[in-house]
Amino acid sequence: MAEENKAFVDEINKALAKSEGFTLKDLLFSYRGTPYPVTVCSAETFQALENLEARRDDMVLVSYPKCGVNWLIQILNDLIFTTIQSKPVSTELPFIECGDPDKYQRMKQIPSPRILATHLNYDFLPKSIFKNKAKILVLFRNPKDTAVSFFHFHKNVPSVPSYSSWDEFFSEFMNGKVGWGSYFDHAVTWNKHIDDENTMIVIYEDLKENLASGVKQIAEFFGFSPTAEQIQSIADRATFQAVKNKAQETHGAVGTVLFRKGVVGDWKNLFTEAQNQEMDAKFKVCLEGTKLGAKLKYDVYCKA
Ligand SMILES: Nc1ncnc2c1ncn2[C@@H]1O[C@H](COP(=O)(O)OS(=O)(=O)O)[C@@H](OP(=O)(O)O)[C@H]1O
Repeated sequence: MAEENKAFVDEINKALAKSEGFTLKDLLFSYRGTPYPVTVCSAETFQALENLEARRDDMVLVSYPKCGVNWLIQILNDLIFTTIQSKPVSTELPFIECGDPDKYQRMKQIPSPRILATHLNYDFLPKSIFKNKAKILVLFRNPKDTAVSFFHFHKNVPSVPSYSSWDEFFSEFMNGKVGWGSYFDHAVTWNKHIDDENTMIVIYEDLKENLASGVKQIAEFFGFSPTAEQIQSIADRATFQAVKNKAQETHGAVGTVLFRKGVVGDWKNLFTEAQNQEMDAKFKVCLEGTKLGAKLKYDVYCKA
């Protein structure tokens, strides 16, 4: 394993080890009204985050948990390496809100372009991201598969406490009582900013449908100019199978859990009819008729 990978994997393992022995009841704490896992987030870090000095060439990646951000990180790292030959050097946990409050000092040493990933909702992003006009790529995935992926993450990572059943998880997910809060609050807020300057939305299912086209759009958005051949190679290296094959090397033991199945429609294996109806109704209230709602193609990906 390369030296920088090893340090990064050590960081992930350290963060996961902190979950050891936690019950679900103690896992979440509330910060400004949103639940976060105490194992990777703290009030001190959130306060320090407000002073993060974003750079104009930072690449901000926003996603609700389990929408596929590790996939996008892989694509961006590859784009950076392929086009400007710069290797990722950061060994920090990729999510800006996770870790110790001193990480923002250390992050000053990371050369540009930095990838700043986050699961935070719009209102909680550090203000310098907007002030310094960093580009923000916002990733969404259909809510049913997102919920199923989230459930399996709890179930399959040994150190993270599991829910007693899918039904229990579903109910907490719908009530926004899971890490990083409600998918729907997140989506409703981001929908208001969908046309903001320096912001682009990318949809998991669209990437699955045509990865090379997604890589091209992402490259253009961040101002990279890969050749058609380079775009194809980046897409080939970012297929689910390709990233899963390298998961152990890139993410250590949790890699095989993180890159679990990578499909569209896995929700059909878990959702009951009543749960389908409940989520369909929630989608209708929150997102039907909105720009983000249209992009999510709910009727295509979330109806049986
Ligand atoms: N290359 C590729 N292709 C398709 N799908 C992929 C890919 N890489 C990651 N994934 C899937 O993304 C899900 C994990 O989401 P995140 O990376 O956002 O997880 S996390 O919130 O950071 O824990 C998780 O979804 P599920 O498989 O449904 O659980 C991953 O498998």
